Amino acid sequence: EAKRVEELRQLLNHYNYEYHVLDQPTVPDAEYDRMMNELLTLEEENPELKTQDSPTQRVGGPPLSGFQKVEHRVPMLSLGNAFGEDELKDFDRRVRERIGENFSYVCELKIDGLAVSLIYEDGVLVRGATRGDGTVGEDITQNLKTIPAIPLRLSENVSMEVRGEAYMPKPSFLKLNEAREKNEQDVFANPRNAAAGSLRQLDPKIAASRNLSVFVYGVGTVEGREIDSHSDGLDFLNELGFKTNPEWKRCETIEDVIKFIGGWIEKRPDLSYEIDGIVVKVDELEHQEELGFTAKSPRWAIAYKFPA
Ligand SMILES: COc1nc2nc(N)nc(N)c2nc1C
Repeated sequence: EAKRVEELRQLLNHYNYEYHVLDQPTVPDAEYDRMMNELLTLEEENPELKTQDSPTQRVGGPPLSGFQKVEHRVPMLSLGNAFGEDELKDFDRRVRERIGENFSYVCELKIDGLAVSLIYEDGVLVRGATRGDGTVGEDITQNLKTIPAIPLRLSENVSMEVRGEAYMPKPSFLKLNEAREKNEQDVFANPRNAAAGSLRQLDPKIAASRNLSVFVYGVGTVEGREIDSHSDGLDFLNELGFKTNPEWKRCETIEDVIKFIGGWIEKRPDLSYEIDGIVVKVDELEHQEELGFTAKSPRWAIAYKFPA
């Protein structure tokens, strides 16, 4: 059985990746469910074969009585905001004053969700936490494991921290509120609140029922791996099997950044998830290091916020 269990685990993790990360399933749901049931049965009969990264462990344990507080090894800072072109140009001038002209920006959609931190050891997800106040967050590992887009095991046995935004797709939000209205429950004001409310549930079965997803954007230091730009980091995250947001773009000038932002103000309603702005970052990590941080934000990044 051990061989069959390992084979099923690898297949199910791969099919889950195709469906929830690539959005390109290659097997019908019925086939996936049949294999999952086979693995569940084998694990029930041979408990010693059950492992932390088994797909059967996504909707894990019993409801918690509360969330443990956890300290972030590296603080999860916030981004400075810009509400108009002038502030973007000020940001650009400040950057160029410090590091000159020879750098690139990378622009990303700013997902309107909940910032999360994921810690992997030897390729296995060992802890998931909320941002909290940036220094201390809450351990919501059980709930984050229910999000299919979050890999339980990576394609390489790396140890690192990954950061991203957990969110509820617009269609899931509309369906959830319809159901809540039918049950005469309060509806959620927006997908962000719905995602936050879902991840704050003590019973992981409720979180599992909320169709949440995630886009990861940040990777901490990884020993043995040379990452010299933010865009390199995004490619690395993709290689490992994470779901990153594909709409990022490298821009050589702040004028290109402003054009990119203008385009997304138009296209924003067409997205299947909410965004509340565009994040602009200096791409090269050596320049990020030269620019450093203020007390609460990186000097090398800014969030252009859309009007609410
Ligand atoms: C470098 O720090 C950050 N980077 C980010 N990147 C994206 N795409 N979205 C965010 N919300 C975000 N937030 C922070 C604090």
